[in-house]
Amino acid sequence: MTGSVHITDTTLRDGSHAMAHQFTEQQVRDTVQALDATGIEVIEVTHGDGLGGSSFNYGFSAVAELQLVAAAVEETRRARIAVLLLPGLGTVDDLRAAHDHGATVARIATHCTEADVSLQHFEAARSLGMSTVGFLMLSHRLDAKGLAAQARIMADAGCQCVYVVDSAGALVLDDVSERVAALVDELGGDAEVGFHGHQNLGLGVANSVLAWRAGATWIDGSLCGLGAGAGNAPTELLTTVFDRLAVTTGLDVDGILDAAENVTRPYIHRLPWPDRSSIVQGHAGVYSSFLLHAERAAQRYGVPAHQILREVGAAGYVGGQEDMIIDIALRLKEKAA
Ligand SMILES: CC[C@H](O)CC(=O)C(=O)O
Ligand SMILES: [Mn+2]
Repeated sequence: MTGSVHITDTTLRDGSHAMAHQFTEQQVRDTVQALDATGIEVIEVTHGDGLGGSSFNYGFSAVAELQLVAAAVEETRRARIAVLLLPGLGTVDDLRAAHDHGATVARIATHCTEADVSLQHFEAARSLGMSTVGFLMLSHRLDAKGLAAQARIMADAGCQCVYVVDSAGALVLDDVSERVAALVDELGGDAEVGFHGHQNLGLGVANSVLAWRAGATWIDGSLCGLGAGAGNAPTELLTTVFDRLAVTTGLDVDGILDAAENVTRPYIHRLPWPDRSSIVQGHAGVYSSFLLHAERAAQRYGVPAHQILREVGAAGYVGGQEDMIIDIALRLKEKAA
């Protein structure tokens, strides 16, 4: 197998969920420095829920995200710094501020059926001269044809790379190939296709390889898999597996292994892992970032987190409905009593 693939590292954004948004400026600086030295092209730095995510509903950041973005920009020699924005949670003004602080890649994320809420954000990003990426979140909730139609909306709005985002880690092998192939077919040369995997069913890396085989040119990873739910496809594994497949990432394998083991691993208090709750997330199709919210509700109301997550899956909640996890916990508590 030959060819090449681009890797974006999201340790400092998706990993923010697993860190309960408590990244320090020093951790960001150390991580960016180590990643940049490996030759990585894009490093995402934002609150886990994107620009404007620091709030009562999603969890407050320890350090203001623009301060972290600016610190990341200062540490890079080659890599570009990306920010995530969920329309409605973050605004065009937030995007402008991130750009003013040196971010040059805008990743705009919507629920997979709602691409049309991203139009003005892509337009603003392009007029700022930023590279644009679209995130179709909870991609398992839409079939390949439907997802491709949503990708077309993003591409027509100025998105240069549309991602199939397996937010729940629920896509299983062919599910990924079919969706990525449909996007590649729909977009032709108008936009590239990317894949963002989670490890809830242990398939983040395998799914990423299948995404690449189906035509995805950008793959997300995070050091030590640091991310929501059972974490993301680990950047160090993606780099090593693609190297074994003779697919060029442009990354230094030893440098990435070093960054994971010696820079990121020491600051992780709780390593993301496919435990019962996150496996249920993959099985029931629940947004990975709901894990810590469910665990907090479980502790507060004395009901198991995996049961709460099962119910969240049955209710079909999407991102933004974090506060409704409490309703479910209360209902389960009442039922148990
Ligand atoms: C809340 C945004 C979300 O974490 C984006 C993402 O990484 C995903 O949907 O997997
Ligand atoms: Mn994610």
